[in-house]
Amino acid sequence: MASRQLSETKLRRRSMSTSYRLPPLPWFGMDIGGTLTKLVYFEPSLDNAEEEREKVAHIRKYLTSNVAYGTTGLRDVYLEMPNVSFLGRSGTLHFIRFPTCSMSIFIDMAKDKNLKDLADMICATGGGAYKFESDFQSRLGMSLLKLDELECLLNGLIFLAERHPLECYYLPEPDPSRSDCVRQPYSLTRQSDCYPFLAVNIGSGVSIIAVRGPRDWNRVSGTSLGGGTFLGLCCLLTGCETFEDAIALAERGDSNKVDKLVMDIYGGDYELFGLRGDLVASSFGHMMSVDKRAEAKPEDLARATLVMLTNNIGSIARMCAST
Ligand SMILES: Nc1ncnc2c1ncn2[C@@H]1O[C@H](COP(=O)(O)OP(=O)(O)OP(=O)(O)O)[C@@H](O)[C@H]1O
Ligand SMILES: CC(C)(CO)[C@@H](O)C(=O)NCCC(=O)O
Repeated sequence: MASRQLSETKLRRRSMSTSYRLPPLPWFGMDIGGTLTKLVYFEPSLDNAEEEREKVAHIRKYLTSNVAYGTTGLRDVYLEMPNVSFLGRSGTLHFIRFPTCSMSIFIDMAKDKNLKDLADMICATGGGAYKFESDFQSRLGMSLLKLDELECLLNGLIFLAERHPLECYYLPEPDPSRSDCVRQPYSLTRQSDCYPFLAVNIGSGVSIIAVRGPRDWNRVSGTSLGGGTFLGLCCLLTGCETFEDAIALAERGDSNKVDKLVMDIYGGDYELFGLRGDLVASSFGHMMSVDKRAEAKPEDLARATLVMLTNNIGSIARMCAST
């Protein structure tokens, strides 16, 4: 932490010299993913705000005084991070998201708000930084400074672990019906033996990254069965339209109405190989029966979809960890 603060002071001093200049305000960046576009905006604290030009202050007011932008953009107020410092400036990080399929609407809005007057270039990561680069250039006259999504992910993880350690937590007991299923802070950086670890990034698809040291990592595996699969299958199976609806259904559902368990096959545990009776033997295995299909409610189907995908991601991650 001390060395981080020192390097910030150094950077601040360098920013005063002619050899290095802080990027002008406003500071924001985008992660344009396969499902969601996430936009992070740094709102300088009042003592830094006088550096803002009038037009920049206008954008700050627009972003921070609204929680909805157009028909599809939303600011997640609960994610807001106050007292964040970058390069000697302190302020608040705001998180805004919209579905990537609404990119054209976003570009129209950005044009309408004259975003081009504020910056010629936006830092962007995710596959969409490549896919939409020419649209930003031709329709907004802005270029994208493309940064690798996995590199950004790990830098972001280490940034949070170092500066905002409470963002990193674990569940000592994963069963939500138990009283000790509560978040415990996990200090990634103070844990001298935290390396190597696996970062399992669940987006539309899943990337699994082996991290051996602060700058020593590689993508070891991945699976196409990820968050996009959960949402896509829930829409198909239950008729829901949004992630929020899919999760709300899953919360109420019973996956045992849909999945075939070891006990449905063995009548109990499969003792020889230590498989408990309540383990899922076959995801959606009950759905081969007409009667079971008639019984299964949308919430059960949503729950079974969630359990299938999360179990599968967990199994793949475990296999990666043991190789
Ligand atoms: N409000 C939401 N709307 C849509 N999906 C959501 C929402 N909240 C969480 N999700 C889940 O998160 C997934 C998207 O996660 P994330 O934004 O990390 O991925 P992405 O960056 O779009 O995808 P990728 O990195 O694979 O290109 C969705 O597929 C869905 O399962
Ligand atoms: C393609 C990316 C990296 C885009 O973020 C992600 O969706 C992913 O890791 N998908 C899984 C691809 C695989 O099967 O390894």
